[in-house]
Amino acid sequence: MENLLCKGVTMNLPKEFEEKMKTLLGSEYEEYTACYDEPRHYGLRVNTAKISVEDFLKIAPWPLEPVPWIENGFYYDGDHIQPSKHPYYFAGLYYLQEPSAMTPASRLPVEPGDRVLDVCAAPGGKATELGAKLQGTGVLAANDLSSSRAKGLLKNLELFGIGNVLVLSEEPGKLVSYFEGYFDKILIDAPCSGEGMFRKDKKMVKAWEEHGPSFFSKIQKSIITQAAQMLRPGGMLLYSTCTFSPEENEQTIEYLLQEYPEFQICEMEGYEGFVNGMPQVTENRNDELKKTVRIFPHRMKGEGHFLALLQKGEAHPALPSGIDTGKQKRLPEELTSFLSHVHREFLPSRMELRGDKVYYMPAGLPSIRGIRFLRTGLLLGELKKNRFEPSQAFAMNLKMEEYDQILNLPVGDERVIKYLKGDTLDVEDLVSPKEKGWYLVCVDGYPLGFGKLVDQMLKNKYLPGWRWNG
Ligand SMILES: C[S@@+](CC[C@H](N)C(=O)[O-])C[C@H]1O[C@@H](n2cnc3c(N)ncnc32)[C@H](O)[C@@H]1O
Repeated sequence: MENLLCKGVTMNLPKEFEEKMKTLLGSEYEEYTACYDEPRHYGLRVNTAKISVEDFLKIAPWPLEPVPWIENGFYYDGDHIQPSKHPYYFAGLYYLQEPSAMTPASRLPVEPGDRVLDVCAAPGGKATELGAKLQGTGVLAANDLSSSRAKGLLKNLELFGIGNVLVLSEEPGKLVSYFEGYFDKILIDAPCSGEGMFRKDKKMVKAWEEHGPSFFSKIQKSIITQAAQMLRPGGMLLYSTCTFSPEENEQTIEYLLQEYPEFQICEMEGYEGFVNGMPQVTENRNDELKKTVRIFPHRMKGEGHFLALLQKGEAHPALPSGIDTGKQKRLPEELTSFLSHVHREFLPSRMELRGDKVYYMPAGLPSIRGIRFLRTGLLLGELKKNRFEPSQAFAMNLKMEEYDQILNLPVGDERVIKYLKGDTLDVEDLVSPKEKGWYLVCVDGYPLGFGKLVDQMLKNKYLPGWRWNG
């Protein structure tokens, strides 16, 4: 073990890891180890499904510095500010993410209307961006084998207002029989040995000693070949890891190309700090591997990553997007009455009632009977004894302009935090005595959740599990 001083903390790096890094980096090795002395970088990514970057910068309460290779990414001073403790975070206006980790979703060219799969999605760092790029169209299937981690994924997608989702928790191998050739775009942010995160998180070194590159390489080969089968001809796949080991990176791509020769590696939008992938660390030394990208922390302000963008066969037009059966359903009166306040068209054929719950489904889904899932579609709310209670997810999915009973509070109003803490609000100054019903509470124009107005008091309907504590 070599001791490296990292922000005054001693870092113990495994000898085997160091030797491999020396081979990989050659004369740059010293520069790489020197960066362990530098502070980690904190990043924030704007949710462009809710707010443009330009508008966010007008209201951002702290100084932000652009992440130069990410359009909607910014650095913030994480040693002094806590953006997770701000009402805008609760409005889903941004996601906090290490800057290099913003790269994979930014380099997969998702278009509105696409069918997108994120195979290893929890807690949603990439899925939230893929969902934002879909702008409420198409479908995002976000999967993670770990059902406990998938719960956090669901929360983050709901907070981001992403409604056209499936949140699944399955072995990718099982998904193949349901989704063969179905997806236009697939992201695999693979489970990996995490070498690129050693600086950010010292626990990763210990985890590496338990499960190193050869353990993960087998899993990655299996996931990437299963994902390959779920991609339509002409579809695109982005594979990423946060590790340096060739077994988990170039060699995984080499394996995919052997198993599925119809795949080709694509150039992705570049950045001066990116380093070309390294054919020399593979058996066949395929020069095309130079199109893959390595991110090294001594070359740019972010942690270590690897990315490869691939296309299955030749570019090919997308399959027709989901077709609605047009089957008309009679919706419960209490639901239609609530929806009369919402200025958006809902197709009755996409409404699904399961028990008391009402969902709005993405169009044209295949049957997923037998797959473990946490959510399919947007949970609109629940039918309860002749009334409809809208959900937290529905509130987050709405734009303020789409609902006709609004309580829009400025961020400095103390009722914003009170609302987020679950308190009843006195809103006498904002509504007349005769007004009543479901109100959408917003901060500076961005929804936070619902409340029910009675006698100028707002009963709090913010989801208890999401409350602001502290
Ligand atoms: C690098 S993390 C994903 C991080 C996530 N993409 C993000 O940006 O927030 C890898 C994830 O893969 C999941 N995982 C591990 N083995 C898996 C498998 N065989 N299939 C699907 N997911 C798996 C883990 O539970 C973990 O959440």
